[in-house]
Amino acid sequence: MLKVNNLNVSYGYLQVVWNVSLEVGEGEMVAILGPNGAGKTTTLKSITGLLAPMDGSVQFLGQDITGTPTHQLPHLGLAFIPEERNLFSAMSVEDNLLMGAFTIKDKAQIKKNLRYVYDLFPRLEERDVQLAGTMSGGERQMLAIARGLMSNPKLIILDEPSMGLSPENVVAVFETIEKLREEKVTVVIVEQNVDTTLKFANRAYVMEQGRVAMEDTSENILSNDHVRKMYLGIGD
Ligand SMILES: Nc1ncnc2c1ncn2[C@@H]1O[C@H](COP(=O)(O)OP(=O)(O)OP(=O)(O)O)[C@@H](O)[C@H]1O
Repeated sequence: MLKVNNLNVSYGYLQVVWNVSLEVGEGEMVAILGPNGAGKTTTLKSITGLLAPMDGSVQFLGQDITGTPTHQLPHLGLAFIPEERNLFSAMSVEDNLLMGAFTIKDKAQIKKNLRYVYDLFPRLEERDVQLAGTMSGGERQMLAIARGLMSNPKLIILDEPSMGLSPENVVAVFETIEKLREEKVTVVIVEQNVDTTLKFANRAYVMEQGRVAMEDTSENILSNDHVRKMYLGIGD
C-alpha cells in the first residue's frame, strides 16, 4: 500500500535522513521506532509532503505521491495526524469531526462516517458539543484520530500520539490505537512508548542516526534483548 524508496532528506546543508526505505501492506500496523533525533518525524514529514526529499520516492496505492502537498493527501485516502494535532480548539467536538470529512461531498456519507466514529468512540458522542480545547489530552488525541477517520482513509499516519500526555492519557491513546487495530485500519505510527506500541504493531523499523538500522516483526524485536538494549534503550 505504501512504498518508500531510498529517501534522503536534509535541512539546509544538514542531511538527517539517509536512504530510508519502508513498505507497509494493507491492514498492517507498522511502527517507526528509534531514539530522539533519529529522523522519525522527518521521515514522516517527507512522506506526507511537509518536507521535500532531496531524492527518493513515495508510492501510495501504486501512485507516485512524492512531494504531493499535504492537503491533497486526504483526497487520495491518506490521513496524517501530526504531533501538534491541529484541532480547532474553539470549535465543538462534532464540528471538528465534520471538518475531517471535507473531502466528502455526499451528506449521507458524512452522516454515516460520523455514526461510525461515534460508535467507535462513544466518549466523543457524549461530548459532541464540548469545545475541543477543553478536552483532556487523551480525548484530544482520540478526537484527532477520529477526525482523520472521517475522510475514509485507507492509511493513517500517526506521529507520536502519546507525546506530552499524562500516564492515564497515554493509556487512553493506546485504547484508541487498539480500536484502529480491531478495525484493521492500515497504520504507520511513530512512538516513544516502544513496548506498548510493539504490542499492537505487526512490524517495526528501527531508525538510528537517520538510517534504518533494522526491521523485524514486533514479536522478534520484543524477544530480542540485544536489539531492545542497543537500539531502543529498554530491557534488562
Ligand atoms: N527544522 C529543522 N531544522 C534543522 N534541523 C532539524 C529540524 N527539524 C529536525 N532537525 C534535526 O533533524 C534530526 C532528526 O530529527 P527528527 O525530529 O526527525 O527526529 P525524531 O527521530 O523524530 O526525534 P524525536 O523522537 O525526538 O521527535 C535531529 O538531529 C533534529 O535536530
